Amino acid sequence: MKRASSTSPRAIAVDLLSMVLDKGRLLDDVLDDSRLSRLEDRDRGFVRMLLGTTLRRLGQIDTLIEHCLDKPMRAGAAGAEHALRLGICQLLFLDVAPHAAISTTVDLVKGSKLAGFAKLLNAVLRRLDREGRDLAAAQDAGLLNTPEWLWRSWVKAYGEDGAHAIAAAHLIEAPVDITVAADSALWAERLEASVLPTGSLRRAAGGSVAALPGFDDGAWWIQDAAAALPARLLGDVRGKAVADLCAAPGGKALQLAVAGADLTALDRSAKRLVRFTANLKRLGLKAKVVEADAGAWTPPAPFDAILLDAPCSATGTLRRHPDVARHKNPAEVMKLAGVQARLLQAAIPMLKPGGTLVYCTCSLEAEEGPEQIAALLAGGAPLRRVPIRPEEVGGLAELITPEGDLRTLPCHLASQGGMDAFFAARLEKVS
Ligand SMILES: C[S@@+](CC[C@H](N)C(=O)[O-])C[C@H]1O[C@@H](n2cnc3c(N)ncnc32)[C@H](O)[C@@H]1O
Repeated sequence: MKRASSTSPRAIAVDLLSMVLDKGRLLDDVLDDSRLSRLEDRDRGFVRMLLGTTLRRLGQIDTLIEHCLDKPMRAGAAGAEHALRLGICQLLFLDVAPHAAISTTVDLVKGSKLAGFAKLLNAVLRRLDREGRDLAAAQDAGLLNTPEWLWRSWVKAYGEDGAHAIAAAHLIEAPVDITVAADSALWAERLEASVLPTGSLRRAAGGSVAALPGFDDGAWWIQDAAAALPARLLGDVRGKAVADLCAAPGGKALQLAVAGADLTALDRSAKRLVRFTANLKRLGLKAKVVEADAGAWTPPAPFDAILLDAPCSATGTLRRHPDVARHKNPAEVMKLAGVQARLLQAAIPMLKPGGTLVYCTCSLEAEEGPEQIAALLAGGAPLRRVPIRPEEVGGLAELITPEGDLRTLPCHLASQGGMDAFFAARLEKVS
């Protein structure tokens, strides 16, 4: 009887999917697994693609499994269920030949303690090979792949059509976006990238980023096109005292340092600051790096400008981190909203009168964006909103809300590959 080796790419994928779904581990973390580093590049790429696509399509896949089974797979069958999910993903959503998708999935359980599921997996996969493509085409993919609480929150904030457009954008793997320290036209050519209206460079996903020209010299860094916008909203920071209160791993802080700010980069996480300091060094830039809780820190002197890229649910990054949808819940969003409110209040006395505060989160949730600013202003904070203008965001007026805040969505710039969801508001201290 044929049995898949436990070090085969698909067997590793079953194990990693279990770590994400059963143990709540982050996809990015499990992709650091040492077994992956021992695989050929092609196999490693396959495992990444397989896990990412399975997580993106999990709702559709599980609905298809339900459709084929009279009753759910029994408890203790998680390994077999994960193998089946990955098999269906290969069969219906990846370019894997049906016979290969089916036989390699069945081989994963044969000869193991899950061998009793081999027949069932074979039957489900063969049936879906016949019916699955039509069934999948008739599914409401966006709705099924989005946890119910998130769907409700998006319909409330963006309407039914908006929620569908957002969820549809989540099905597509995000491209690689790059921020350059200088000379985007030159680097666009060298990196074979296009230049977006907002100024970021964009390459198709895939391949090793570290192997590209200019990476070691710090000529550019990876940063989603939407993530590159908030720091720019502080305007000309050359020579100004600027604080980035939640700086690590540092994409936005690097932008501020490159723009000539006298930068204080603060973060609570020593581990994440190590990465930031390494990035600063790679780019040959300088900043005062402070490890502290921004909610309890007193600066030596107030700042001209502050960026508060607050910790958030990160639901705006589902294109890159499809597992986030499975890990978060409404209680966590509420808890994070409390942290954001505390950090916003703490930032006010750190700012000089007339100074600028940009608050941002990579979240789609209203509680972490517009509601946060509405509550702050309604509560009498000595701040006034300074509306963002289209010309500050590459002329893309659709990125700006009626209130004058930035609200990017995964379905914005859709024809060019979308962008992460970010909210940002710009506020000026009035006294
Ligand atoms: C959204 S990330 C920041 C990303 C970063 N600005 C960038 O562009 O790469 C949020 C950061 O806030 C930090 N953080 C969370 N709570 C904090 C606090 N109370 N004080 C300071 N930093 C905090 C986290 O460690 C995390 O690095």
